[in-house]
Amino acid sequence: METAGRPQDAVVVAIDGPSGTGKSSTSRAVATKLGLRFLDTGAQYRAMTWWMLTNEVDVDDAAAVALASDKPVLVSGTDPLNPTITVDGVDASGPIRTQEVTAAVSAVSAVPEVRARLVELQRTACAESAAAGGIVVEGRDIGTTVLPDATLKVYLTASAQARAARRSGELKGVPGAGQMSVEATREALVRRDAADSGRKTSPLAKADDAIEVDTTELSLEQVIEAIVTLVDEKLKERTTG
Ligand SMILES: Nc1ncnc2c1ncn2[C@@H]1O[C@H](COP(=O)(O)OP(=O)(O)O)[C@@H](O)[C@H]1O
Ligand SMILES: Nc1ccn([C@H]2C[C@H](O)[C@@H](COP(=O)(O)OP(=O)(O)O)O2)c(=O)n1
Repeated sequence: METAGRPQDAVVVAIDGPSGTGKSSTSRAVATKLGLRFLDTGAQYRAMTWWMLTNEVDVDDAAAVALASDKPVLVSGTDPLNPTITVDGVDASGPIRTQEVTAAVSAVSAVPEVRARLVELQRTACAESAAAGGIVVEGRDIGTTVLPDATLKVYLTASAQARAARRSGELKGVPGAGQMSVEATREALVRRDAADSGRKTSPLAKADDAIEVDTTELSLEQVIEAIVTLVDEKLKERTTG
């Protein structure tokens, strides 16, 4: 008989998709409902970017970014009720949401050395979550590259207009995030999606075995329910198959 806590019993949910499709909010809620850990990999790329900007590394100089990429000490807390991220021991959860970081993050995350370092941290977090039952990991390349053997892979989409309206509503409450119109937010999102989809190393992409969920017309609750149902189905397949 299998014992809970063994790596082969752990539930690993990979949630990918472009900006503003609901990855973070959905993943946190799904992890909370299922009693799993939660990892926001975008926050790690943002934290790396914040460190580069703070330490005056030219983010458009890929060689300089690569050279510095092993310097910051990044630690992600994986409690879905209180996700945290620190850089060199300093809470980075506020500064990583500024427009300055958002504008620079695609360049930093395209550097292969940055990705290699963060993918290693992400796989370690996944392995460590096995004792707690598993993890929901969200990002751009989780299903394709980071965790290709995930129990369930979901690829979230939504229209650019819906994503921009959501994102600009959300940023209204964030100090230092800056104010942008929905139209300017939409343009910035589309630009970032193109950069993230077009880079050479593990671009934003749907894994062949991911289930696509279009969230344009769905409420957050509906998306959460849909994913919890998909996890249940996968677990049933596991016990019957
Ligand atoms: N299905 C949905 N309907 C309406 N608003 C949503 C939905 N999903 C997410 N949101 C809201 O949109 C904003 C962006 O969601 P977030 O989870 O940060 O997206 P992502 O992680 O994909 O960038 C948040 O304010 C969130 O509450
Ligand atoms: N697995 C990941 C996660 C994020 N990234 C990069 C690409 C994204 O534009 C940035 C920021 O990701 P984040 O999920 O915080 O972005 P949004 O919530 O959509 O604004 O990080 C990545 O390259 N790979």
